Parts: sequence; structure tokens; C-alpha cells
Amino acid sequence: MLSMLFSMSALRDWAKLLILGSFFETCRRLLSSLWRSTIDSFFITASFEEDDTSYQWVMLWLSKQQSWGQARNVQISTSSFGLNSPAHIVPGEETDHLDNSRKLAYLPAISESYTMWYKRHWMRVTRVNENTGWQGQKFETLQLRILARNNSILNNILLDAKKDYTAAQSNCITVHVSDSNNCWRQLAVRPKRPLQSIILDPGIQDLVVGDARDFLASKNWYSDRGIPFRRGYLLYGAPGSGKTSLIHAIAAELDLDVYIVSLSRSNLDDTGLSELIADLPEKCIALMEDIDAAFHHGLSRESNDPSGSLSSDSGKSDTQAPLVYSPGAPPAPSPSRVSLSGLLNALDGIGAQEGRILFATTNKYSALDPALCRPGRMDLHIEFKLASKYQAEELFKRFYLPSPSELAANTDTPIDDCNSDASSVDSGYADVQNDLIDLGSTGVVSVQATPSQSIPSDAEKLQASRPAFAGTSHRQRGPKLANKRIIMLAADFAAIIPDRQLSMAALQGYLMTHKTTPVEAVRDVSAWVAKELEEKERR
Ligand SMILES: Nc1ncnc2c1ncn2[C@@H]1O[C@H](COP(=O)(O)OP(=O)(O)OP(=O)(O)O)[C@@H](O)[C@H]1O
Repeated sequence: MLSMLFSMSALRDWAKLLILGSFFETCRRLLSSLWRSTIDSFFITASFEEDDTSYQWVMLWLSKQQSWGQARNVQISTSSFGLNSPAHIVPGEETDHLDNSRKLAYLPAISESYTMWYKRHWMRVTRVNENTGWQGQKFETLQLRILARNNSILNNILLDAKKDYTAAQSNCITVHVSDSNNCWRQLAVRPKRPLQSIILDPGIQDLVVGDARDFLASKNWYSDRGIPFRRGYLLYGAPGSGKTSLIHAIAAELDLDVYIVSLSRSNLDDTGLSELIADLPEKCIALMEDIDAAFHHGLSRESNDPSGSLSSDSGKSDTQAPLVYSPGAPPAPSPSRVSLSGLLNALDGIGAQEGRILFATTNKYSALDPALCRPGRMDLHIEFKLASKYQAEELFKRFYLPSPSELAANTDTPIDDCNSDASSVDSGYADVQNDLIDLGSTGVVSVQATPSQSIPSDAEKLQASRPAFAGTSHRQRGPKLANKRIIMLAADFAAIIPDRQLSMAALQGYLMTHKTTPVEAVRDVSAWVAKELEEKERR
């Protein structure tokens, strides 16, 4: 057999077979690649990766397509695609009266392909879930394959998707945080907070908002003069005085997304921090909250300072000075490995992002290192003090004067009697309260015990079956007061509040316990103030 196998004639046959086989295989491959490129020339293919915002746009867009409603084998989702108001809509759900419940949406099922039509273009939608990396992380990609000669239809889809998404998001701001791989990911979408809802002493709000607005419009001015296009704001002062709220409202006002840089995040080191800052989008707000607290968790100029007690020395170069001065306070061990030099370099080093606005907040201004606070890093330092009488008065008005939306919906007639005293007002809503549990003067429900030997009446049984709770029920309603009366009450309220002694958060907390009863809010405020001051003294 061997001699036959290797005989000349057999070898010739083998060679023929080889050549013929190679020829046919080459032809097959050529034809198939020709076929593929011919087919590809009729199609446009676009891929969207899960961690990119465009993925959200297209998902939202898809869920809104009419033809998508007829898809079979779909994934049902209550996802809002990063939006506060969920997208679509299982057909018929528009008439659902449960307005605030989560909406349902049809999404492409994973590893399935769908065909649909859009503006007379045939399209195939595929959603794949791939394993990436050796750690087996899953990664989703959405692919659109459109039968079209040029890109215009894809551009249309992208623009439509972006427009829909932006419109749906127009009342929201997006908050991002970094994940353990030092990549930004969307954390939440929050409704915009109006600037007017933040009550500061006159001028402060205009100063910060005006400055930030002017900065965003001055890109060319900065580049013409070779100045890095960055701006930093340090908001410092009393806790609960509105620092975070103001940043939220500014983000809403200027339509900027917020990126929270958490310096005390475990496994964040200098390189990671620089990567994060360099990776910020061009127009955004980077937020470092409680920057002094980062120190207490171990943020230091020398990341491995053995003593832990750092002294302030503004004469040192930037990379040598300690972040904070904290005599005799050994920092607690922390998983954070960020050093001050790392932070300073990340803020204005060579890789730092241009166009971003940095907001840092702290309750301990004097503890911060001058290197961190110098212009270029923190250009504007704004102090937030405890509430002034002016702020107390404005807060009161904001609580009780009707908001524009209430005005639009309002049908109740206010009691337009500026001279009506508290008792007449009390009697005004006595009827309304009749069907409520008696809250008593402390706001704690008092359910009277029935003597065991007597047979409880129906009314007593009803009373006993009611829930016991502390605090003020939202059902409790005062009568509508005339605006003039509320303004007078606001002045009375402000007269009792001591200047710069209590925080706005505390005042807000107090007014919340009198959400709809302004007269009582004024009546009880002296006692509350005395209690708060005593508590403060004790602390
Ligand atoms: N100036 C203000 N105007 C309106 N509301 C305020 C003001 N200050 C505080 N508040 C209210 O108090 C609460 C806490 O405010 P916020 O978190 O902004 O304070 P903060 O200064 O950032 O506090 P901290 O320093 O403790 O983080 C919020 O609900 C906010 O609505």
C-alpha cells in the first residue's frame, strides 16, 4: 500500500487534488467576500456600546418606534434609560391611570435580531451580550444595520434619538460617579432644582451664577491669552446652609451634568484620580464634597506620612505642602490612596480637562491647605453663613406663598382677612381636622384608652383602630391665607429667629413640621428656637 501511495501516479493524483481543492476554496472565499462587500455596500452598520450615552439614546428611540410595538420575543423593561420620566409605553399604557407607576417598555431581547422599517428603510436590530476580558465581564452592544446607500438615514436616526433624549431630559440633571475601574458611569437623573428655591443673602447667588455663566462663554478669551480654561469654586461654611443645593441648582440653570469625584473612594489612587479628571467631558460640573473630610480619611501630601500629623506651610512648593493643618489629630486609616500632590496635579496638571467647572465644598475652610485654595485651582471662595433674618423670612414665604404651579391649579379661595387672629384661623380648619386623629399640641397622636369594663362605642372602636404615629400628617390642612397675611406672618417669624444662629436646613426642618399651618409655625417658633439654642449650647 505504501509503495502504491508513493508511486508517481498516486503522487500526481494527490497533487491534482490539492491544486483543484485550493483553487475551489480560493474561489469560494473570493466569492463570499465579494458577496459580503456587495451586500455591505447596501447596508450601513452602526454599533452602540452599553457604557456610552448614545446607547441610551438609541434604546429610548427604539422603544418609541411604532413598528417596534409589534416586535415578538422582546425583553420587557421598566428601565427609564437614565431619564426621570420613563420612555415608552406598552401600547395602551398611556391610558393607565397609575401615572406615577413605572412605565413598561419593550426592548430588544439579548442575542436576538429584529427587522423593522424606518422612513421606508429596512433595518435589522441586534443586541448582543459579549464576554470581555479574562474576568468574564459582560458587555452589551446594540447594532443597527440599515439598508441604505449613504449615511443620511443613520444621521437622521442619531439626531432624532439625541433630540428625543435631550427633550425627555430637559427637566433633569444627570449625576455621574466613578466606578472601580475609574470610568464614569451614570448614577442618577434628578429633577432640576430652580435657583429661586435657594435662599441666600442678596448678591451671592448672582455672583456665582453670573461668574460661571461668564466663564462658559469665555473659551476664546482664555485660549487667546493662553490661560487654562478651568474655573474652581470653593463653597465653605456652616453645615446645612445650602452649598450642595446651590451646586445642584447651578447645574440645572446652566444645563450641566454633575460628576462627583469621591476622594475617599477605596482603591482610588493618584493615577486613577488624574485619569478621572482627564476623562471629564468638556462642559460639566466636577463636584468634590467635603474636601476636608477626605483629609480625615487619610488624604495627605505624603501618602505614606508615618506621623499623620501634618503642618501647614504655605511657603512650600505646591507639591510639598500638606493639604490640611490638623494639629495633633492623627488621621484615621483609610482605603483612599490619594495624596495631595496627586490631587493638585489632577486639578491643574498637564492632563487636566479644560472647560470643566470644579465645585468643592467644606465645613472647615481654615483647615484647607493654601496650595489647594490658590487661584487657578479655587478661583472664587464663597462663605455660607448660618441663616440671617432675611433668609428666614424668605424661606417662610417660599413655604407658604403659592408657587406658580399651585396658582395655576388653585381653585380654593383664600381667607383674605389680614386681621384675623390665630384663633379664628384655628377654627377655620377645625372642621377639616375633625376627621383626623387629634395630634395634640406636640403633634403626637393621642389615642384615648377606653376603660376595660365599659363596652366601646362605634366611635371609640374607630378611634382605637386608627394608626398611632408621631409628626405632622400631610393630610393636615390649614385654611388658605391671603398672600398679604402670609407676608406679615413671615416678618413675625423672621423677627423671632435669631440672626446667624440656626442653619437653613434646621429652619426648613422646622417649617416642614408645619407644612400647611403657617399660623402655628409662628406661634410655636419661640419655643422651638429656645430648644434648638439650648441643644446647640449643650453640644
Ligand atoms: N440657603 C438655602 N435655601 C434653601 N434651602 C436650603 C438652604 N440651605 C439649606 N437648605 C435646605 O437644607 C437642606 C440641606 O442643604 P445642603 O445639603 O445644600 O446644605 P450644605 O451646606 O451642603 O450642608 P453640608 O455642609 O452639611 O453638606 C436641603 O434640603 C436644602 O433644601
